[in-house]
Amino acid sequence: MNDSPLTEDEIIEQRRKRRLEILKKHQAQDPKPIPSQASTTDNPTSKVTENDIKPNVEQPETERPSFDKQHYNDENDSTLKRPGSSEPIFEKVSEGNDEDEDEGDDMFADSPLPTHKKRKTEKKPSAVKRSLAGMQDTWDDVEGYYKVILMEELDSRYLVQSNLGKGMFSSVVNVLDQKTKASFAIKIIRNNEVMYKAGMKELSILERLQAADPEGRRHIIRYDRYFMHKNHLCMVFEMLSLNLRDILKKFGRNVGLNIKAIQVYAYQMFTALQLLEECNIIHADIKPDNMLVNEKRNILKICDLGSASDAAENEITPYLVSRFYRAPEIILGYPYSCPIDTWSVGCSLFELYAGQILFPGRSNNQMLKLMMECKGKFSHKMLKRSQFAFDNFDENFNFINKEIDHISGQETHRILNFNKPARDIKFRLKDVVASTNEEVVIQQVFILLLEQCLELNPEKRITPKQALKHPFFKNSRPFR
Ligand SMILES: Nc1ncnc2c1ncn2[C@@H]1O[C@H](COP(=O)(O)OP(=O)(O)OP(=O)(O)O)[C@@H](O)[C@H]1O
Repeated sequence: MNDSPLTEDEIIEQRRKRRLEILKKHQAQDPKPIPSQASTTDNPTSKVTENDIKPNVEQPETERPSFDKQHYNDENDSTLKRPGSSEPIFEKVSEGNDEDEDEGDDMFADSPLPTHKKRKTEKKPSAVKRSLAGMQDTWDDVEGYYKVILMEELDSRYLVQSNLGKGMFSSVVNVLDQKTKASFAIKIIRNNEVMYKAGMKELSILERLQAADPEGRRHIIRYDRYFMHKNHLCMVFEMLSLNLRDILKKFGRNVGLNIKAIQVYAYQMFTALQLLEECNIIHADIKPDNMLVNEKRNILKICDLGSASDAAENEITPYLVSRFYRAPEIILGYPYSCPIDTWSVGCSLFELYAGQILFPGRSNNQMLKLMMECKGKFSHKMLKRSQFAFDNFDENFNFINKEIDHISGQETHRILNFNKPARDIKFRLKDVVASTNEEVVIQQVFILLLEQCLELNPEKRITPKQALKHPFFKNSRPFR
């Protein structure tokens, strides 16, 4: 496994490629009807019209594995922890290695960035200053993020309480709805044409999913409504708590989460994936960062549908999905569909349990290498149907390993053979010690499930429906 850190240039290049893909996608798309973009909070709120809403789908099974309720009264939440936890390790891994986290090359910024994008201590303009300014550029920062003021009223209804996070497309705030007295999370999309289109696409996908799951039982984040505020598209979501990356930092110290917690979360992930598949929607950005849990941490919801698309629109592109969670068919240019999300869930589940990233490849080529070390070689049949196979394989389908020589700085090419998986899932989990006999058994079944999620051939990969019936979930506690 190559776990040396990426160089800054490599990170910037990876991010640039991925953003170009997003840009191309949204520039090419004709989004759903766009509300007036006048700079006012008084725009009437409307729902996205969606002609192709699917009919109701079957309800989820009522008995679901869950945590015991009593654990959630305890702030120290030992249910999620495994014995022997010590220091958090995720800060380091997620900082440099994931291309999503570099902020140095923002192609969506209105002007080149003089400094680092994330300003941890943004100076708040006073409410008086804001109301006197009356100019758009005082509402936004140089990158088109809305400069939020605490206690500011949005849409004559929501009072801003705190900042929740900042992503590529938006900043997210916690608000109090003065009408219902409920808390919501509002995603304020950056003031930029491409971002706006992406936001509208996200809304139409969310509405499609909600029409298929009116009771909101299938573990996709609930979206309430949208409105425009000073030229920013604002999307109102149910308020949740931490994402699974944060949960790992907090409870998974070095060794990942408890297998019982993995059972509960995994079941909920596959429930969400089943809904996506029934609606013919590919999420395309499943990773621990995009899974949020509630305060009690017993309910998980998949969020950030910003990269999602209809399975019929799946153009071949090698940079879809955050790299560590990217399925092999994407990298190879093999026809892909919903199984890419099952692959990403497999990678995420391993990470949650092991406390380390399964395939931390520094490039698509190195991702393929790590995948083959774990799963063996690709079939010639699959490679023959793959558009980009010869970027990484020679004419005899031997893998060409491409690495940067640390001394010369040049890319070196070397043929590598993978006759037998040298580092399969069982091997990778050998240091994760099960504390009870029961856990030993559950761990073995978990390994089987992971192996099936990580089938190199998407046609052989387990489906969400099959996964929900997997023995891994057999003896887990019913939902309560
Ligand atoms: N409903 C919510 N409840 C609580 N926190 C939320 C909610 N939605 C988003 N967040 C927080 O805000 C962060 C950014 O949200 P999100 O990933 O949807 O934004 P984005 O701009 O699409 O980001 P990305 O760059 O990952 O595409 C999340 O990581 C999460 O921590």
